[in-house]
Amino acid sequence: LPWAVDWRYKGAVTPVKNQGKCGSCWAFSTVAAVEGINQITTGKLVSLSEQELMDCDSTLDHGCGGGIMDFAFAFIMGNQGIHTEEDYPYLMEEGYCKEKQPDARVVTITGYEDVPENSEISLLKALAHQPVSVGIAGGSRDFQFYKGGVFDGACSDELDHAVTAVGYGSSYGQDYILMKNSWGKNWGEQGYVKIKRGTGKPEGVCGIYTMASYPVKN
Ligand SMILES: CC(C)C[C@@H](CO)NC(=O)[C@H](CC(C)C)NC(=O)[C@H](CC(C)C)NC(=O)OCc1ccccc1
Repeated sequence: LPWAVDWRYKGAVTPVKNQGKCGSCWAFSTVAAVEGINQITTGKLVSLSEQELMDCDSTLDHGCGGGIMDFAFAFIMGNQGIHTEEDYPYLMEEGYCKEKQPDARVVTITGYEDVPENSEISLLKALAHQPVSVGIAGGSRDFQFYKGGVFDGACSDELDHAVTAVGYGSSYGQDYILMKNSWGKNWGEQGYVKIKRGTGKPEGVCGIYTMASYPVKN
């Protein structure tokens, strides 16, 4: 396993986005992971559409009411791809599903995998290959008002938010996993949060080892 990983340096991460007053973190986490594997496999970094997931993946997922990244990965597979952000921009509220434009560009995936639960090494192994969608108990005040540094809790007591792991490393001797959030650039460290790893907690700080998964693109 590499000592440190940061997919931003590999050009696999788009600028930090902002979900606004809408519980669409699941869509931002799904899209960030697909943007990552797409850049890794094609060499092109393309910002993709959270709004298409909000509007069109409305059976299992619930727009601003929340969703699950695995359900969204499955939708993208069934939908034969996901549009670019440019072709299907974010509106911060659920809308009608726009029909597929004939000449529109779409990015496809061929599958998705769940990271084995409660296993830090499994998340790091997956992360060494690509950005990974991660569920997190991010509803606490400590997390909401995080300003920087390596976060070690206090967390909310259940998974209620979703972020995207884009790297891992050490800072002043503190080992961390680097998460891209979707609360704008002014939150945390330019929109990112470093979550402490190596704590010995099986579920990880804020449960980050509980519900992690990533898209597959063959
Ligand atoms: C207040 C929320 C709507 C805010 C948003 C983030 O903006 N949270 C979410 O979207 C979170 C993300 C999840 C990774 C924990 N998702 C949720 O809270 C979803 C929402 C329902 C409607 C699908 N529920 C949910 O995750 O329930 C637990 C569960 C896990 C695995 C399979 C089934 C059920």
